[in-house]
Amino acid sequence: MVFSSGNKIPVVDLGLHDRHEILKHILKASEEYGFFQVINHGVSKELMDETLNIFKEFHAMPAEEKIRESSRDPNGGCRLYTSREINNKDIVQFWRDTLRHLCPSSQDSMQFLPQKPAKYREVVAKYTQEIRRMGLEILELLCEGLGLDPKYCSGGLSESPLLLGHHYPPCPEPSLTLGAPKHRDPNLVTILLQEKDINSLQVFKDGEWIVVEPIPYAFVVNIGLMLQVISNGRLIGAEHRVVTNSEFARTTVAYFIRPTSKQIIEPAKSLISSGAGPCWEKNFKG
Ligand SMILES: O=C(O)CCC(=O)C(=O)O
Ligand SMILES: [Fe+2]
Repeated sequence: MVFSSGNKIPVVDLGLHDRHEILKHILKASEEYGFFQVINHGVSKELMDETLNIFKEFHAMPAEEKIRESSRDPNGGCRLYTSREINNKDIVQFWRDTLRHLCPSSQDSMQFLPQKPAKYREVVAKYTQEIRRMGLEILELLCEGLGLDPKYCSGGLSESPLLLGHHYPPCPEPSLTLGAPKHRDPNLVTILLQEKDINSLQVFKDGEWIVVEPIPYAFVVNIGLMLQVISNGRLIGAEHRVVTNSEFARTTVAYFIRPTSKQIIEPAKSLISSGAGPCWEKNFKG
């Protein structure tokens, strides 16, 4: 496998005064890489630290407690996954635990989230609210950049976000495992909070793996397949993977902007040029 010779994921400064400049940068990064990091995004360092820490604390709890705390929703809206037990000799072993749940939108849905660690609900409610604000702003810029109504994705298309708290323990045999296999995200946009100083996330571009080097207090943003379809192939739902290491545990928090299940995902009508037609088939068959 070829590794990057210095190619880097673009960094977008959301604090620039010129909104049009930000829009141009985000659009270019999404067309060329499908991945970028954002700085000056307005989410406080304290909240980012608190959020990462609460997920570290959750994953450090005994297994029985984690199972109990993630099993409150009878409809399976909150789940704990482990992939360490997959045992297929032909494929690489996965090395990750994930707590996955819908985002709290009301007191009603809050009751299904873990109650331990003690501040889990409070921190996650605050965090998801802040990330939603930033995520919708990024979506508005992208839609505007595509020539759509800036609010094109702001309703049902982004109404059912999901939160995934990943934990990748150190692995004694990193060459035999992956934290996450090569994949494209199945949603509109993902906003990832990742641990400082650990290079594990890689993006596949032009035949090589590019490492997403953590920038302290930046978020990693990537385009998912649904936005690739909506943009009629202009934005890239890039392939990425997570590698393991033998020394450090790594925790990340992924916020998936997703539609409600009733939404139909199709190219925006105004982006289907006469004659060319929708190109999603090509995108998915590629
Ligand atoms: O944990 C990471 O670095 C990436 C996670 C990811 O790719 C995902 O949740 O889809
Ligand atoms: Fe992903």
